Amino acid sequence: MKIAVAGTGYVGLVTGVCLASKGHQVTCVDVDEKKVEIMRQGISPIYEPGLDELMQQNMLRLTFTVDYESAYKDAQVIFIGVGTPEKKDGSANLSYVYKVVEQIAESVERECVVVVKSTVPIGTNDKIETYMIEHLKNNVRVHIASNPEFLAQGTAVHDTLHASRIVIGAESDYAKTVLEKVYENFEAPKVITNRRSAEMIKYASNDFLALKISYVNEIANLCEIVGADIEDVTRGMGFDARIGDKFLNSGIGYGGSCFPKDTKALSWLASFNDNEIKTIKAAIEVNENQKFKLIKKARKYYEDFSGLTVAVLGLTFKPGTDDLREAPSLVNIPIMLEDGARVKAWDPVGVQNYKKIYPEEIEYCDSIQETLENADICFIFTEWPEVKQLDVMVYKALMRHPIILDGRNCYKLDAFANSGIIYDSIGRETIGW
Ligand SMILES: NC(=O)c1ccc[n+]([C@@H]2O[C@H](COP(=O)([O-])OP(=O)(O)OC[C@H]3O[C@@H](n4cnc5c(N)ncnc54)[C@H](O)[C@@H]3O)[C@@H](O)[C@H]2O)c1
Ligand SMILES: O=c1ccn([C@@H]2O[C@H](COP(=O)(O)OP(=O)(O)O[C@H]3O[C@H](CO)[C@@H](O)[C@H](O)[C@H]3O)[C@@H](O)[C@H]2O)c(=O)[nH]1
Repeated sequence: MKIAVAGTGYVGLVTGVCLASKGHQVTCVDVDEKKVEIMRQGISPIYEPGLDELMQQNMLRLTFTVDYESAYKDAQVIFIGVGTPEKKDGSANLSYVYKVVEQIAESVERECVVVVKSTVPIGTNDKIETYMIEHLKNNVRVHIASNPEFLAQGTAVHDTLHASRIVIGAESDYAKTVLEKVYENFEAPKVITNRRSAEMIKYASNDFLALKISYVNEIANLCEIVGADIEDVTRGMGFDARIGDKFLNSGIGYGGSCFPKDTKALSWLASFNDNEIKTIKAAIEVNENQKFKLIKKARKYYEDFSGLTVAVLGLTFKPGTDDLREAPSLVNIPIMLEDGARVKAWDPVGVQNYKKIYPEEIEYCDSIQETLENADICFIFTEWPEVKQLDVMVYKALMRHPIILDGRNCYKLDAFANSGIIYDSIGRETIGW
């Protein structure tokens, strides 16, 4: 089919490339000319494992452009995958989505389906339909459908090609039939429903996962107080199929481009409708506090960070991505810098983006070893495999004071027995103190 995709971020580009790999002819549209230029060379502007390779294999079916008019005018299907960031009041900013809708309304010349893949508040698809009817330049039928995306960064290509489910929210048979055709070569359970339910499935799923993490983090905090071990506790919980063994990792809270904003957006939507979604409000509050958990712990060892050399391992919000959105490092490093610490940091892919925020203030290191050298304390913010695989005696050998504050529980406690290292993690006994 002839498909256009608006937005070439994590969702848009991965969707476009995966659809091309299934035989569709795809035109990816972005407003960022530099990005478009890079993509035309078969290079992904974002770090996402496997994406470059899949792009290169399918370049004959992929076009990249800033010329939205030519991309939308005769497309059978137009996916909208632009950002819906958080506004100051917590609600979703739909201005990027509406800009695309406006561009589609002035461009389309044939009957087509406009598919909203961006995460949008319940009722948005209906509003887009009304806007479309009022603003279409040409006398053609445009169907609006919701098709929320569930990929996670770092595994986006795999999650798209092997989706847990494909949710299609549509009111017209035409839209349903076209979307079923788009996804006919994807093996995944299909949930066909109305648009409002599809929009809600996305928020309800993300917010449930955020709630699960905040719940585990609260249990972890209590484990520390009462002498239980969160790793054993979650292992014991996970055998119950009703609970499941995934998403039970305690840490310094969830970050990323989705959970923080999608919890706030649903909470905002509830209160806008004179309703209160108490569980999600609690998840948000717990997460806000959890982000500062390690910094608070550090005060046990040092009154403040002035004059100290602080080693930071991991800058991104999770491993497998160079994305910094809502990364815990972003709220913790400023505190260290304000105190007057010398901050040395390592991250395998996040440094380039970090330099845009802190070009001078941080010493970026090429290796974990270089980062740890002469450090007085080490913070682990991201569980990169390189960190998890490290022999813990390297901390002892290189640091001036081997104190590790691990926000992602990267190591087993046994590894620190009689090591002379202070190891303070989340929801577990502190070793060496
Ligand atoms: N990132 C994820 O893991 C993920 C997963 C599922 C759903 N989502 C949702 O998908 C949406 C997109 O998220 P993202 O992380 O891919 O965003 P992103 O910020 O990575 O990318 C958005 C892209 O849209 C482009 N853009 C802006 N206006 C445009 C226009 N008028 N025409 C064409 N392109 C335009 C931007 O230049 C940018 O390249 C959001 O609603 C998000 O909540 C994201
Ligand atoms: O047990 C866990 C699992 C995750 N996290 C944290 O939660 C955040 C988000 O992680 P993850 O869900 O793996 O990454 P995202 O790429 O943000 O993906 C989420 O957000 C996307 C955007 O909506 C959805 O499509 C995905 O299904 C959903 O997993 C990260 O900070 C993780 O460190 C934990 O603290 N404990």
